[in-house]
Amino acid sequence: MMIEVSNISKKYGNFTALQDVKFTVNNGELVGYVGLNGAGKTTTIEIIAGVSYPNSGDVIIDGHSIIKEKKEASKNVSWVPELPIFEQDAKVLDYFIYLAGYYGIGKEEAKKKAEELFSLVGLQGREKDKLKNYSQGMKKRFALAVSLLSDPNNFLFDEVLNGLDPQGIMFFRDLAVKLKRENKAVLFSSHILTEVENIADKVIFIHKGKIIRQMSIEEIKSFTKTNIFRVVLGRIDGDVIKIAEKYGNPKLQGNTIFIENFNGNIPGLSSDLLNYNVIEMGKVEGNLEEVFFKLIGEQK
Ligand SMILES: Nc1ncnc2c1ncn2[C@@H]1O[C@H](COP(=O)(O)OP(=O)(O)OP(=O)(O)O)[C@@H](O)[C@H]1O
Repeated sequence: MMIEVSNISKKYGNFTALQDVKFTVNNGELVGYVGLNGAGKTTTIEIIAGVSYPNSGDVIIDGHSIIKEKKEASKNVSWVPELPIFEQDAKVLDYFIYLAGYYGIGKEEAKKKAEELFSLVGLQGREKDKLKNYSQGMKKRFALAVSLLSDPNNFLFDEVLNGLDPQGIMFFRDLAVKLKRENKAVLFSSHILTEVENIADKVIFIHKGKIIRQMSIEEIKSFTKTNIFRVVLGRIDGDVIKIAEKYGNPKLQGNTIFIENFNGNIPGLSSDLLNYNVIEMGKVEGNLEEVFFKLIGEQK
């Protein structure tokens, strides 16, 4: 339903890994968590999952404090760790049934769930393998199946896209859409910024243990250093740049004009370019990578 991270700080000895980290993941919201290596993503996620404790602050999951009401709070959240650790010698299906026991799911029901979830994550036919014989990506898929065992309202996925093949990534994208439709709250960290951009509704940027910005995907797309308009033409000649100069600072690349500092007069530009067979035109959208580096660059 909802994850509220309320001013958590975490120290390892003298080193401050997190400082006053505060954000909310709402119902039906897919939130991407991005930052450089060592920024504090895993530390945050482990605190939300209740496997690590903050020095101060709290996390409220569906109204329950992960510190004061750990049992209640952790019942409502599923977590896929960055490096899932499983019993390597166990057969996958047996281990799945064993884990289901933690959620009070009996053997017969667990077998049914296994059938459904293994085929969902693309592991059907591999139930009798040992976990140690699974590839990295298969382990990730298995961890995803386990995270779906108990149908909680909140999900934490730490670098879940790492090690997944394109089909696995597509599966995760579909899963994210499904979870959103079911009104779940989802927080996922990733370094694959194009995927974060595809999946997330909102992105939280963490840098050196501090949240430096939160932006919706719409804000990210409308964010560009300069206001650039792009026009693809079917035909060009020597005059076209002169025409475009009335609307900003144009540059011609092949049969595309990029107009920097565009003045916004789209109707005027369209009618002036009528004889050039406009194939396509539109504002050049910002992207997450560009925003990411700008925000990081602004930090000391
Ligand atoms: N158990 C620990 N003891 C000491 N320092 C730690 C410990 N765990 C994490 N850290 C430090 O805390 C900082 C944040 O680590 P964290 O794993 O949260 O980063 P991250 O954003 O998940 O990085 P990555 O993208 O590389 O996975 C790092 O500087 C790391 O070295």
